[in-house]
Amino acid sequence: MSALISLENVSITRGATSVLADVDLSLAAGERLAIVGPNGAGKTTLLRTIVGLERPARGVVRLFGTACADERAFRRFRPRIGFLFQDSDDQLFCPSVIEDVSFGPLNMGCTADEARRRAQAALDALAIGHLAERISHRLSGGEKRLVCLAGLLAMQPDVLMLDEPTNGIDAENGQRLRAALHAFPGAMLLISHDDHFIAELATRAMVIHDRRLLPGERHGHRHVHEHWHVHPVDPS
Ligand SMILES: Nc1ncnc2c1ncn2[C@@H]1O[C@H](COP(=O)(O)OP(=O)(O)OP(=O)(O)O)[C@@H](O)[C@H]1O
Repeated sequence: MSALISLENVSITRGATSVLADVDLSLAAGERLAIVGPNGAGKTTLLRTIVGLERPARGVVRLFGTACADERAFRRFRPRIGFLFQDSDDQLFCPSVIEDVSFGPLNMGCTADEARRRAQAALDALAIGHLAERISHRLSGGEKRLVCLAGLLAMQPDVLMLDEPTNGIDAENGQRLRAALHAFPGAMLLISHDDHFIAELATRAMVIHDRRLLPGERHGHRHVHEHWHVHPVDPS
């Protein structure tokens, strides 16, 4: 079966600086591929290049079998790729949560009723249905993260690209986020510095090292594990 997303010999430069060189990547249906690497390695740049927010100096970006070189070509496929930005404030722009989450389905041609139904279902799936009428920019950081993800799930994309999805998410909401991602039937590209999250969710990993994207090896260690929590002190 052909790849949903592929990069063929892609190099990305900013001015005179090379950010990524000779990148080959292929994402098949059902795969959950983690991209890891240190701060500034080029992980976000890679995802931005896949959806055409940055253009490679060399190489081919292929989405759903079609080589994409201009805005018109990328725009055709963006609704099929849900991209969770690293900064939620770059993603939320409507006054209320329900409007933000309905925006994608509306934009894809759903009726207002259908878009709202999908939006509420996506919020409920993440157990944040109660936030529907809240003002988006007054949410907490973790709430914003979940609302952004709900907006992507409401679009029912073929691929999710998630840039640090667990950032700012507490343990309980983290479990809901993981459950929602496990239930997502499509393919996924994940960027995360959270090793546990990657180990739990990813089916494959690649690592950016010295501007190159290399196959990664996932391995686990058994530890004797000491676990610390802070609990409220019982005042009685
Ligand atoms: N708009 C920009 N203009 C100039 N340089 C940029 C811009 N965006 C990113 N960079 C630089 O490009 C390089 C790759 O950045 P990128 O955000 O892709 O890294 P990253 O691997 O996602 O890092 P992190 O783990 O910190 O999020 C970095 O050196 C960064 O400083």
